[in-house]
This record gives sequence, C-alpha cells and structure tokens, in this order.
Amino acid sequence: MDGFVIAVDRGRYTCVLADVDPDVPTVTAMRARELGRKSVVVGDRVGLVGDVSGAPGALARIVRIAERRSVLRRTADDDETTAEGRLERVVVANADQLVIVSALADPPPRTGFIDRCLVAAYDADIEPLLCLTKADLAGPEAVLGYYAELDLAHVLVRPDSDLTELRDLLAGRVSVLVGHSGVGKSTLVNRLVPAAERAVGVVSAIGRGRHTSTSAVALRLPPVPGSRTDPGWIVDTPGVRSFGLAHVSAESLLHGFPDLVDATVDCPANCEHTADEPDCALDAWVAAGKADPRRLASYRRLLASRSGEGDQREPDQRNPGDPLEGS
Ligand SMILES: Nc1nc2c(ncn2[C@@H]2O[C@H](COP(=O)(O)OP(=O)(O)OP(=O)(O)O)[C@@H](O)[C@H]2O)c(=O)[nH]1
Ligand SMILES: [Zn+2]
Repeated sequence: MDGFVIAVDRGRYTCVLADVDPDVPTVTAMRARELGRKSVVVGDRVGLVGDVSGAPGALARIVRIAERRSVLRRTADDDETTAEGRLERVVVANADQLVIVSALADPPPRTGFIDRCLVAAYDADIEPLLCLTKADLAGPEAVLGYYAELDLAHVLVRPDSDLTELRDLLAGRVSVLVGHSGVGKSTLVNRLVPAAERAVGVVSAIGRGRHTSTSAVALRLPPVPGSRTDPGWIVDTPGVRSFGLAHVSAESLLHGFPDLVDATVDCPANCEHTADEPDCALDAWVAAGKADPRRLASYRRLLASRSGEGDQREPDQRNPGDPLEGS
C-alpha cells in the first residue's frame, strides 16, 4: 500500500493510506530493516506492508521511500544539546509551499528570519508564501516595501478575517508553516484545521502514552464546501526555529535575493560577494538605487552566518525594538 507519513515519533511513523477516505484510521509503522540508515520524515511517500488495518496495536512496515520532490532541513543549531540536533537533519519531505508566518506587530516582523526562510524555499524549489498575521495591529506597508522588488505572494490575517484566500492557496498542496513563537501560528493552524488539537492528540498517543515534542506534523485541511479539489495538507513545525542553509552555496544563497542577482554579472570571477570584496558589483548596484541596501546587508549576514563568521544572530535578535530599521 502507498502511504504518506504525517508524524514521526521515536521509531514509529504515523501514515495515512493514499487515495482512501480521510476517515480510515491512520496506520502506525516501523521501518523495515532493508531501508538501512535512510531516514523517514514527515511528508515522505512510502510503501507499506504488513498490518495496514490501523487497528489498535497493529504495526505495519515501511519498505520503500519514494524519491523526494523537495527537502527542508532544520538548522544545525536548533538543538545544540544533542549530537542529532547539531546536524542539518531533513525535517520535511515533498513540501510544495513554505508559508512564512510573521506577525505585523507583537512581535514585530523579522525580515532577517523571513529572508532566511526565502533562501531555504528557493533553494529547495518550494514556493514561498508570506503570511502576515495580526494585521489588526499594524499595516503591512513596511514589510511589503522591503520585498517590493520580489514577486512574493502574501496574505494578511486578522482574528476575524476570512481565510478563503489562504485556503485557496493551500488547496491541493503540501504547505509547511514556519514562524517564530508568538506570531499566531498555533491560532492560525487551529483556525485552518479545527480538528487539529484532536489530531495532534492522536499522534502523541501513539508515542506510547508519553507527551511528545515532534518537530513536524502534517494535518489534513478540511474539505472546502462546494469544491472537489483536494484541500491539501499543512505541516506544522513546532520546535523548528528555522531551516538550515549550511549546504547552500554562496551562489545558491543569491536565489533568495532575486533583486540582487542581476548585479553579480559585473562581479569579478570567483567574487564571494562579501563586504571585503573590493570589486563586488553589489555595492555599486545598491548605491545606484537598484536594490534596497537592507537587502544587501541581509544577504551578507546570511553569507557570514553560513561560514560561521561574525555575529550569527539576526539583527532583530540584537535589536528587538525595530527590526526593519537598518536590517
Ligand atoms: N491581535 C491579534 N492577536 C493575535 C492574532 N493571532 C494570534 N494572536 C494572539 O497572539 C498570541 C500568540 O498566538 P499563538 O497562536 O499562540 O502564537 P504561536 O506563533 O503559535 O506561538 P507559540 O505558541 O509560542 O509557538 C496569542 O495571545 C493570540 O491570541 C491576530 O491576528 N491578531
Ligand atoms: Zn560580488
């Protein structure tokens, strides 16, 4: 049987069977030995054998992992306390869309964080969507102005706002939600999937009764009334602070900055585009007003953080008061 992995908890994988009624129980599976060391993550499409009845106590086996369309890795520093946490582990496979959830106020938007997510999305060939919450508290002009040169889709969310536009953008796709604590991500997930609390409860019950902290869980979106389109899946990523970029080259990092890319044709060969490069064309490009200097600064900060130089914190963490200022 073909399955889709919706949660992972200490060697137990919760899967839904492909193309069956959403009410069919989920299947708990373990990995078959023949998979070797290959990891199985949320979003993986897998082949299942054994007891796929979903009955209490039933255990199936994952014998095959389909080729992944995309992967998102956690940052290496997400959990420095364990050896595993220091690795850029893949946390979600096969995502189509990365929904970057950012509040417009309380907490203020962190463009450094959004830029980092954009790089991860473009690098993984996942479409980004900026979801600006708490639009009742502040307007989106400053953030949208910062991204004016990008063709970046966005939605605004208020406590009473209609989520139809967002649901349309999520339909038929696997969308990963990422955002800092306090931006209203849980509130949004609960609005999008009113059954989410129950679904998460079921997932952690599989973890042999103990409360668990999974790093990703896929939630099926409810059917859209009057529509036959697959409503899609959202993948919540509690505990994932950001996505790893250590594997991304300096050139690929530029994919997150389409407003800067054109400038680099004038760079000397092997230019590293850092502030120390005397002839890097990016400086002249910004000086000529062709891109926002804050975007260049952000690109160079990501470059530096990748190579482990300088202050790795994003500027908003150094200066939480006014993140758009000087970032
Ligand atoms: N004004 C306003 N407040 C909101 C909105 N969405 C969420 N909040 C509030 O913001 C606070 C944080 O919301 P959460 O949904 O818990 O945020 P979170 O991103 O899930 O944060 P963690 O639970 O810490 O991961 C709560 O007090 C919410 O009631 C909104 O659109 N407008
Ligand atoms: Zn350069």
